[in-house]
Amino acid sequence: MSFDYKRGVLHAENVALDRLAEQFGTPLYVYSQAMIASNWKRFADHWPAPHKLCYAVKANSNLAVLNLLARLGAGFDIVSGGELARVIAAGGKASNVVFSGVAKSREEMAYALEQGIYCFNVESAAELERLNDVAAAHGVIAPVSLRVNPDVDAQTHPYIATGLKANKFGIAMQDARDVARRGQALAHINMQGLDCHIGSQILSMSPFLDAADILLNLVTDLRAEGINITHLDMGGGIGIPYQQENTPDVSTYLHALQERAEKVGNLTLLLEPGRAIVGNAGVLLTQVEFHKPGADKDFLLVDAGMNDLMRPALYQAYHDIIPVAQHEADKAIVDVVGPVCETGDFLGHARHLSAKEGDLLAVMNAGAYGFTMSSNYNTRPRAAEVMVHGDHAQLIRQREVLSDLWKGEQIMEMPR
Ligand SMILES: Cc1ncc(COP(=O)(O)O)c(C=O)c1O
Ligand SMILES: N[C@@H](CCCC[NH3+])C(=O)O
Repeated sequence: MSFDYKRGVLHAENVALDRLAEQFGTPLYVYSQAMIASNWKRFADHWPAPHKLCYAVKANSNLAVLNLLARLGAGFDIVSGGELARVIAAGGKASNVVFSGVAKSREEMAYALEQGIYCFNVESAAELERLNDVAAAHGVIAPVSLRVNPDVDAQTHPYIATGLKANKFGIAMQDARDVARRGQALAHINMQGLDCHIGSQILSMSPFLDAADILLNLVTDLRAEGINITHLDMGGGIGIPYQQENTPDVSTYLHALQERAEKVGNLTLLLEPGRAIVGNAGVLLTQVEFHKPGADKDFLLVDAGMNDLMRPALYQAYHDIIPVAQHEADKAIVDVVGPVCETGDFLGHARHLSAKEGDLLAVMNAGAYGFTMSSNYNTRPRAAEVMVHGDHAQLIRQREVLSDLWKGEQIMEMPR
């Protein structure tokens, strides 16, 4: 385990979290390098070449995280030109990058073509035409995988389900053949793959396998028409236990996919895991400002808010909140809430905790979609980030200072 109590104090690997709070302040994201590496290995060990793993950068895009994964052999799934620039800045190879996203701009397409990415996951007929134009202007051929929407219910929070026909993502099944034919006909498109991503925080294997079966049938149909699909990307989405939920067994899932693909033959498989690689490898450290008794319940007011960790406010997501220093004091039922001026600004409702001003709490499983979704709402500087490796801790992102927050703003000059 990478986050454990030792001598009554919560540690990240061998580093005490109270020491990190003292050194770097709070709110503070702390990541365990060993945990990220071991999560990565769980996938990589069951995914022989030429199959590819492309880590979903949006889950946690700190350069240190991307660099660690690049050194472990990762490819990357990106959704913007900015994420591609991050991957390159972190030492990742563009040739290992797949580019997802529903509304890629011409500039983003041009940048990705110039960098020589592995493939574009194209999500609409209009995007295919635009990509062909941009590739023609550059005198190159764009490698393409069509993201289809298999209309499979991932049984997750509605805001993070992406594979239903009501969602904006992917090409509707009924249109997929026509779009693939068009891709085959366009001079600057190389139709090489199919992909899907049905959602995130998925807790059972069956929606993934249902989607795989639908896509594999489409591979066979397209091949019969002479469209030679050689890769299949099943996206990300594997859930993690936030509250002791059962989650799909990674090796079982990976083997099931390979077995299915082998029946069709000549297919390189891709996956785009995000949360499963970094989710449990990070905590958000926060300090208690006040314990405030209320009319109906008590509140623990802490120095991290929804701008630091948006998941509870946005998806009513559950994150364990535990004390950094273990103690025997009587626990009360409290709402753990932040300083932001929104009623939705909470980290946890009705938690069993005892904590007083100055105590440190750790919000667990905050490594994925934590810092990357944070904002400056209420003119709050974003948190610092630290990576731990054994006994060693390093600041991997400085805390923002106030002047960072109005960089680029200008007071309007008044006409005389
Ligand atoms: C296209 C795509 N691939 C991969 C992911 C990563 O998903 P997860 O973090 O659930 O593995 C996402 C995010 O949901 C995504 O939109
Ligand atoms: N942001 C979501 C995951 C969805 C990612 C976007 N496809 C979360 O925090 O759970």
